[in-house]
Amino acid sequence: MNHPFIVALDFSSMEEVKTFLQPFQNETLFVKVGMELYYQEGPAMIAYLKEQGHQIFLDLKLHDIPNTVKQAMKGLSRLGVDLVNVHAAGGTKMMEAALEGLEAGRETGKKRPRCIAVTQLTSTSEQMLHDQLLIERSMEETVLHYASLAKESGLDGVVCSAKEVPFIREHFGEAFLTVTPGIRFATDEKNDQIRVVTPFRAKQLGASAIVVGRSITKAANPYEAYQQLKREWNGREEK
Ligand SMILES: O=C(O)c1cc(=O)[nH]c(=O)n1[C@@H]1O[C@H](COP(=O)(O)O)[C@@H](O)[C@H]1O
Repeated sequence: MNHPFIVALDFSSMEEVKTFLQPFQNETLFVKVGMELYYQEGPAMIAYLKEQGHQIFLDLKLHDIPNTVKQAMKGLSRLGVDLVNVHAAGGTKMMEAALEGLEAGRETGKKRPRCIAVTQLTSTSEQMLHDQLLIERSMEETVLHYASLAKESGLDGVVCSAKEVPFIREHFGEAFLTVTPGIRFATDEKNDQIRVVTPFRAKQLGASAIVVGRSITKAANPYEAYQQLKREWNGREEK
């Protein structure tokens, strides 16, 4: 991806976002707006971030019947964001419907937003897969299978842990996006994440992009944490 660092703006108001972005005035960012922020501030938040020149991943993880997802995606496509996502667990018909909706709502003369599918959340462990979701296969096999459904449906890539990137690359090639959250610096708390990787290691494993929230947003100096992220991605792990 032309911009491999996606900053998760997990805030609940536009004011908090503006305060957070202040030190970044000279940087063009790729930001992620998720459920917390979008459900409070809606399309106005997207319009503001676009005005500031940032690229936007609208992470609402759609998962519903195909028609509902299609109609929802049609509306989201009109916002002119760069990237959206669905849960691969919704199946191929749902993912195809998502693409139809995005195509139907796209701005004239512009490409539709790219669409990726969440394989297994980075907060899910292999134990949870077996005990709670009753999936008997390994995490790797499960992620690969969900990625194959996404590929078959025509999606642009997947959300997975960087741990699973090498074998997704092996099967689906370089052009199929692997967007990887669950990123932590070596000294950070994992919090609720399970399949965690450092920015340095994510690059080594071949991730197309990393999604980073709390390691930046909760850092004592978010601007400096963002610079550290870039340094690690470019080859220097910091302990
Ligand atoms: O789709 C996502 O962005 C996503 C998928 C996933 O499997 N795991 C995951 O953490 N995310 C998102 O990535 C961000 C990670 O935030 P931090 O754990 O604070 O870095 C959050 O906004 C999550 O909603």
